[in-house]
Amino acid sequence: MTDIDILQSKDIPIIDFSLFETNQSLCAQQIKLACENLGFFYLKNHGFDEKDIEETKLYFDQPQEEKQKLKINEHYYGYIDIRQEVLDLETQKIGDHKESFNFSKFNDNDEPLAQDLPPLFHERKSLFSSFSKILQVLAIALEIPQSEGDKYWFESKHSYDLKSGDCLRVIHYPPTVTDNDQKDIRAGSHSDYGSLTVLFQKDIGGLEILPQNSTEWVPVPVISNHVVINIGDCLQFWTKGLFKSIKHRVVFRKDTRDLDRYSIAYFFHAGSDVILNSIPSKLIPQEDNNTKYITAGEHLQNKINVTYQKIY
Ligand SMILES: O=C(O)CCC(=O)C(=O)O
Ligand SMILES: [Fe+2]
Repeated sequence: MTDIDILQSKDIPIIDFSLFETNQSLCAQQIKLACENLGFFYLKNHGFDEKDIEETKLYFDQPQEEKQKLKINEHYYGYIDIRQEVLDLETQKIGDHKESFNFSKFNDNDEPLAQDLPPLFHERKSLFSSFSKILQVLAIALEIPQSEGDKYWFESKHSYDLKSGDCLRVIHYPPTVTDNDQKDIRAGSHSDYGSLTVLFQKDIGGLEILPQNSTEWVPVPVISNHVVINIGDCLQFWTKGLFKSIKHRVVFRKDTRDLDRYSIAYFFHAGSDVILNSIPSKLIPQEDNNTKYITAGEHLQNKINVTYQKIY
């Protein structure tokens, strides 16, 4: 079965990212199809370094007082405690059974950070500059005209000189503490509100997705050396719904509910001012029947307000 066959099946597609070097247009074609169908796919041969997951265990093992020293700030960077975040406000009675730490954007040139970092992460350098390839491949897939930035269109919206909500999040899901795991959840059902998410999972599964027009949750098993990519709401807006931003959650699975789970997510979030004022002409939404179109920027801001109102 070729990769394209896989894309057409119900399974979550696996795309070989070494194609970016050898055949960019085929790579773009495969990624476009995956974004249109499910909005979730795996990348293999991605070149990202996954060793950081081990390091995050050391961070979460620290005493609570240590972690609380840098609790989440007004820019949403810092430590978020267990139960402090509620991803599914409609159905969750208690917050997510997870703790996490949000990093602001950083790079190899020691750019100033919008936050203080815990000592354990001081030596941390960006391993994520290669993410820009993913943004390039999306612009190629959408054929953004040369006059508007061509393959650099998305990347330029996330550049260092622009205000942006890009965020690296390390997450720890402790073992369950309740007998009835139906009521408790590691991460409630939600769609991501940024442009695109790169997710590293390791060893312990539990991530599930709800494909569009479906009522059945589909597991996203951990495949070693594969990262999971998913489209966020912003890209769904930018592409007028062509790319899908779908609901996902992390559940307590029977076989792993007594184990710790660690994951790392990199969320691309262009700043809302950038999103409001810049949609490539090819993607400008058509206003039909006087329906008011909510811009991606407005949507993003609303969703951030709702998610974080519990914290402040
Ligand atoms: O930890 C995971 O596998 C998923 C996390 C997630 O969906 C999120 O933080 O938005
Ligand atoms: Fe998510």
